[in-house]
Amino acid sequence: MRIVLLGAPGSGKGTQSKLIMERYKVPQISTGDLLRAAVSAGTPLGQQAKAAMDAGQLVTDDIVLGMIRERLAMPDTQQGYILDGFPRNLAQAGALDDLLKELGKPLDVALLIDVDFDNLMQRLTGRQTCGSCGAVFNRHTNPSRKENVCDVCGGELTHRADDNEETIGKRLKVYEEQTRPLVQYYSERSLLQTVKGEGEIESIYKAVSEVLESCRK
Ligand SMILES: Nc1ncnc2c1ncn2[C@@H]1O[C@H](COP(=O)(O)OP(=O)(O)O)[C@@H](O)[C@H]1O
Repeated sequence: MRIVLLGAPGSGKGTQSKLIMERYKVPQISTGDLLRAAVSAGTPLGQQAKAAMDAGQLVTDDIVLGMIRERLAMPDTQQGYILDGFPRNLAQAGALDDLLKELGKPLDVALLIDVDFDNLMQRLTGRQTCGSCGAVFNRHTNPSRKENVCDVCGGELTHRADDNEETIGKRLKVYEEQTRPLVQYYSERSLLQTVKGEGEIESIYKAVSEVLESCRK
C-alpha cells in the first residue's frame, strides 16, 4: 500500500507511521529523518539543508526530491511505503505524481491526521526524545516522569534542535501556508481521508487502520 501521511508538525505522523509500518510491513520514509541523518553525517547535502531546518523553513525541493527519488528506487518499496513529511508543498506533490506515473505505481491514499493548533503547540514545546533508544515523550502530558530520563531504557532525553518555541511557531506557519493546500489537492484527486489525531495513540491508530483497510478493498 502506498500512503502519504499528512499532518502538521506534532500531529503524530511519526508515531502512527511506525504502527502502520509494523502492521503492513512497508517502510516509513521520513524526509525529516533522512535530512537529520544527512546533517549528523555532515554530508554536503546535510550541510546545505541544516540552515533551513534550524530556521524552521523548508529545505529546497531539489534536495528533497533527489532523496525521495533515490529512496523509491530501493527494492523494499516494491510492496508500498508510508511517506511521512513529504510532500510538503504543491510543487513536491506535483513532482511526486510525475515520479509515480513514471513508475506506474500511483498512491492509494493521502491520510490526514488532524489536530487543533493549541494542542500542537503544547505537544511540540514539550517533546523530548531519548538519545539512546529514540522513544518520544512529552513533559506536559506525563509530568510525573523523572526529568530527562527515558522510561524505556534509562537513557538521557534530549530536545530536537528545531523544537524551540520560536522555530516551532515558524514550522506551524510554514505548514499552514505551504503544506495545508495539499489537503485540497488530494481531496480533488479523491485520495484524501481524515482521522482526528487527538486522544490515545491506540484509538487514533484504530481509526487509521480502519481507513487503510477500507482503501485496500
Ligand atoms: N519534504 C520536505 N521538504 C522540505 N523540507 C523538509 C521536508 N521534510 C522535512 N524537511 C525539513 O526538515 C525539518 C524537520 O522535518 P520533520 O521531522 O518532518 O518535522 P516536523 O516534526 O516539524 O514535521 C522541517 O522543518 C524542514 O526544514
